[in-house]
Amino acid sequence: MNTSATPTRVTPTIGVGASWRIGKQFRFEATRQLNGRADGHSFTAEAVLGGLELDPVGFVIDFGRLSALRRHIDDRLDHQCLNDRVPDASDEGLAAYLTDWARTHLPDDAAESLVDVRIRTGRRRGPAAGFAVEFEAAHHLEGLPAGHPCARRHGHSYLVSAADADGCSVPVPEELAWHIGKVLDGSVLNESLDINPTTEHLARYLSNWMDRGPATIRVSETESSWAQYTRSRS
Ligand SMILES: Nc1nc2c(c(=O)[nH]1)N=C([C@H](O)[C@H](O)COP(=O)(O)OP(=O)(O)OP(=O)(O)O)CN2
Repeated sequence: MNTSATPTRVTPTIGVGASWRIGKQFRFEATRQLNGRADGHSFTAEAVLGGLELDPVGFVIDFGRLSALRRHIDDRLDHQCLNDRVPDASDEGLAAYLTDWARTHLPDDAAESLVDVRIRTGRRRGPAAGFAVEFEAAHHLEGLPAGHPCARRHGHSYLVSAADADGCSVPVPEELAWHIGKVLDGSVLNESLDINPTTEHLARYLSNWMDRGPATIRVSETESSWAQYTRSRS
C-alpha cells in the first residue's frame, strides 16, 4: 500500500452515463520569459481524452496513438526558450497551443476523443499519503495488431486511486484495498480476472466490485498514464 504527496483533483464525470477518461503525460524541460522575468521548469503536458464507450480491445484509444504529440513536444518545446517556440509561453498559452496542435495533427480517432491538453510545472505529484493503493502484476492484452508490445506478457507497478462525484480525491475503500492485495497483487491479470486487462477495464472492474463506492476509480499502469471510470449517476 502506498503513497506520497499532495491531494489531487481528478476530472469529474461527463454527462450522466458511465464514462472513461484517460491521460498521458509528456515531460519537457524548458525556460521562458514571463512578466519580464526568466524562469525555468520541468513541464508536464497531460493529454486527456474521454469517451462513453471503449473500442473492441478495451481502450478509449491506445496511448500509442498520441506518439505524434510526444514527438512534437520533444522537437518543438524540449530544452527550448518557449517564447521563441509558441505565441504565448504562459501555462494557459502552452495548453491552448498544444490542445490546438493535437486537435489538428493527431489521428482522427484521437483528435475526436481529446478533451484538452493541460500544463503544469514541477515534479510529478501523486495522491495524498494513504489515499492510493499499489499493486504489482503481469498481463498481456488480447486483440492488438501483430507486433504491438502490449500483446507480449509484461508487468506494471499499478496505482489505484479514487474520487468522489465532485472530482475530489478520497481514500480507496479498505475493502477494495484488501481485494486488490488479495486477488490482483502478484498475479497475472489475465488469469486472476475474467477481462482483457486494459487500464480502462481494470478501472471499471474495480469500480463494479463494490456495490457502493467512490464515483470514480483511476488506475495508472505507468507513471505517465492513467485511465479512470466514472459510474453513471443514478
Ligand atoms: N488506452 C490504453 N492504451 C494502452 C494501454 C491501456 O491500458 N489503455 N496499455 C498499454 C500497454 O499495457 C503498455 O504497457 C502501456 O503503454 P504506455 O503508456 O504507452 O507505456 P510506455 O511505458 O510504453 O510509455 P512511454 O511513455 O512511451 O514510455 C498500451 N496502450
